Amino acid sequence: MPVITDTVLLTFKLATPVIYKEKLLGVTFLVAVLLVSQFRQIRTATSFLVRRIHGVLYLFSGPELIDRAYNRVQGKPFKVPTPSNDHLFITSTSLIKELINAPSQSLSLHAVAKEVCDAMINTRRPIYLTKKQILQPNYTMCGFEVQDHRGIEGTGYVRALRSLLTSHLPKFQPHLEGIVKNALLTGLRDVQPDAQNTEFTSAALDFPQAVAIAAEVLRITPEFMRPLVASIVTNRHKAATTIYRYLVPIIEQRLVVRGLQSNEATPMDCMQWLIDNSPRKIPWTPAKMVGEIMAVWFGSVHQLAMTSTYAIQDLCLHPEYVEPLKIEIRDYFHLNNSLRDVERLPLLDSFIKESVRNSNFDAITCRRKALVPYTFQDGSSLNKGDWACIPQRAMMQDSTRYRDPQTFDGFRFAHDNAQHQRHKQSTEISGQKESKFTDATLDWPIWGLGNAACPGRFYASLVTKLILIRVLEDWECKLLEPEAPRSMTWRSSIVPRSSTIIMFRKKHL
Ligand code: HEM
Repeated sequence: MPVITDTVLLTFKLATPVIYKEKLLGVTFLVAVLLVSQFRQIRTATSFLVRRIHGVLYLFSGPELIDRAYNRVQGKPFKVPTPSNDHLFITSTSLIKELINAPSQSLSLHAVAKEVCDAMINTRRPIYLTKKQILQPNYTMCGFEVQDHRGIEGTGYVRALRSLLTSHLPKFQPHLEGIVKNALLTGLRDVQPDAQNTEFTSAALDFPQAVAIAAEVLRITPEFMRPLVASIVTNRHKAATTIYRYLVPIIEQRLVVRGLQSNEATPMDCMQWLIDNSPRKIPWTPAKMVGEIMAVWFGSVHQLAMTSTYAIQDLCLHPEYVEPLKIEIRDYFHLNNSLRDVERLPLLDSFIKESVRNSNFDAITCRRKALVPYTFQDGSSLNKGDWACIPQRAMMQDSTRYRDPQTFDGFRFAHDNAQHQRHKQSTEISGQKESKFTDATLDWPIWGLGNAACPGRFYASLVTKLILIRVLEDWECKLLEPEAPRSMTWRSSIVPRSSTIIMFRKKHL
């Protein structure tokens, strides 16, 4: 019996690996079947994960990812994932034209602004609470930008800004020159020469910074914590509350005398233009008007500041341009008995343009959000919520568009213009016709394009030029560490580092 037992045992022992093997085969088979049946889900999950990882990478290396993709596809549209949506990049003339001519109910600039500003809505909540009578709960700080598709009521002011601000620039210029001079003299501590109100000025300066930081923090903050986080990040909305406190009574007072004053007595500033162009049928509240002002203020500060900063740094890095620029200013800007006209300074215009081309502060421009799924003529498609944009930095660094694009050539645009005037053929796309810093063209899309092109660009150009003129005339400047990195990236922005130190020494005139 033991033999039999032994045999059974032996057989069992011998069979065990076979049984295991069969079990293993069975399990493997089952897993395989499961995997195959779940393949689509796994593939979706994997691609979701990869997209998320790419999206997070975009936060830290957006411009590099865009540039790399641009170089890979050679002129074709391409997509870059971001944490919240996909960006479709287009570069061909026909697609760009389609982008800017698409109805705003399909592709909208203001929906892009709304996406950014939505985070800011949370920053306002405590202001609603403290100023309920003034600020309606449905009021949005971003004013005109916050509707997805900007209605007729919102466009009047931007139109007014475009025409009135631009036409008043010669009148404003002496005052702007005074502000720039004083700001430089006081090490940027006093930007208001007559120092009427330092509390308001510092709130106005703090506001764009506070909102930009809050908007980014809130994008990654869970919904329920947003009011608290917004309050912490904005120091209990200090800057915004101060601005409202000062501007609302001024607007209220101006509304009382609306239409009763003579032209001479009517103030000449952006607030007045806003009042004059606000709807009369369903009037805006003073708070809504202040929101509009703050939205324009917010939009006008960062890009202008970055443009001027990089231009001053470029003066330090390329001192060979200082002398020719100074000569041009002396000969054409200070001409006796003539208007101090920055339009007479083609070398300065070219230098600033090259500075923007070379150290572009934003890798993308002309953002439009798809409010509905959208398919371009070439078949490139956008899902609802995705953005279409132009990869301006990559295009400006493209050797098929610009000769020797990695080299800083401060007068490249002036030379091309001169060449154009001499009716010579240029090989550069940007040199085919005379160009200016304020152009809003397919070759120079930094201001956006079409009807939405930046209405503040003539003002921005004037201020940047006045800053450079003052620096060139009164100051010697150099970078403390010329080799150190000058910028850092966040999403598509290429922001000047606050650690970069420029040393200014006043010239003895
Ligand atoms: C260097 C400085 C500036 C740059 C590069 C710049 C660039 C832009 C761009 C790219 C757009 C979007 C246009 C589009 O996508 O088609 C825009 C819109 C706008 N910009 Fe500027 N901007 C600058 C300064 C200013 C200033 C100083 C102001 C105000 C005085 C201003 C007011 C606006 C407004 C109100 C809009 C919205 C236009 C609309 O709603 O139709 N910008 N800007």
